[in-house]
Amino acid sequence: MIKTNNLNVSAITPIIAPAELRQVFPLSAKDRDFVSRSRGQIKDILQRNDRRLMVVVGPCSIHDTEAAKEYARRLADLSRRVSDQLLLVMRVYFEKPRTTIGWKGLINDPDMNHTHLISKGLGIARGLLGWITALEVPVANEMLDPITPEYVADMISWGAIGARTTESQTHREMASGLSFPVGFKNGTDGNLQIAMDAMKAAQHPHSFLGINREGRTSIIQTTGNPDVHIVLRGGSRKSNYHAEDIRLVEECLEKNQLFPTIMVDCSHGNSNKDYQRQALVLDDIVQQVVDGNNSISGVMLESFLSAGNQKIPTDTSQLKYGVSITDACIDWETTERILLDAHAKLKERR
Ligand SMILES: O=C[C@H](O)[C@H](O)COP(=O)(O)O
Ligand SMILES: C=C(OP(=O)(O)O)C(=O)O
Repeated sequence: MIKTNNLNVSAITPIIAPAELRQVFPLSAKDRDFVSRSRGQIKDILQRNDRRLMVVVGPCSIHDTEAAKEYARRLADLSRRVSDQLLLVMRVYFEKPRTTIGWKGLINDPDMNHTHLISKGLGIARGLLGWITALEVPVANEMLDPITPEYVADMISWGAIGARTTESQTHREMASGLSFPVGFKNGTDGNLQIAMDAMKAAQHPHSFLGINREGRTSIIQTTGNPDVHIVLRGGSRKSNYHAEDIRLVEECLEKNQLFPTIMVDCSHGNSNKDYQRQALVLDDIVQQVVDGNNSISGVMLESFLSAGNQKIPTDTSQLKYGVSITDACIDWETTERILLDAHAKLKERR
């Protein structure tokens, strides 16, 4: 018999439902309260009712929960020292969008060996999110797969839609229903308009296909997400964080009738993919804020325990502890120093 479907599919494996995973890793009333308060603080910063800068900081991707916990503990300590000027939110990214192919993150392949044990990945991710939340560190996540929010979104305080997916209708629809603020990156080529269009689309209600808590295919009807904003990440040819770029983006937001609130990603196109340049970008941004800019509400840094990055070895026991396996990161000592420096400069503001 001639087959006409699933010709390029080798297996379909049903997995645990979101409701079941939530039973295994519940979110306590105290932790729900913390997530809700963190989201409220982020909204206040984005709406410029709170003059602090939000700092989304942490590894490019999570691959080792012990290193992630150590990072979270250090961030919790630093957070207490800078909280009058900076709201630190940890990058806890489990899903990586790839330019072509590569490891797609802890949820997709937790053992980093092409076995793709996605149920295990979801469990590790939810367990770690719960642990970091209990430590009272707010969490930021890239929202890449439209199925995963049902499994983890109750623990997230801020979400990113990446440069490769800002133009995607699926991601705009997903953002319209998320319960927390969402930042849309400009395109990898520097295109701003796709982020403007994305914000307008995500503020609107949508009806689309997704899954419910029981994992059943469902029509998801959203009311629209009012807390969306742009994230400037630079482009393949040019950065977009200098004062003249920020003015241009402010004008563009006004023309598109969008609220003037901007996050700057110090990494990616803005650092020309040289992780050490993130310090210079942060310094420039802080100076703009000190000089009176009021639209810059957040920054993003790719930072881990140790500097640089490493390839995933065939024998994963050979991985260096605390070093990124995706984009290169600044180390903890640099992170602490530049954030304390930013804190000191912002304190001097009138
Ligand atoms: O932030 C991470 C990377 O820049 C992004 O996932 C793309 O990575 P790639 O170009 O190595 O695939
Ligand atoms: C993939 C990322 O960034 P971008 O979408 O800007 O490339 C990221 O922040 O991990």
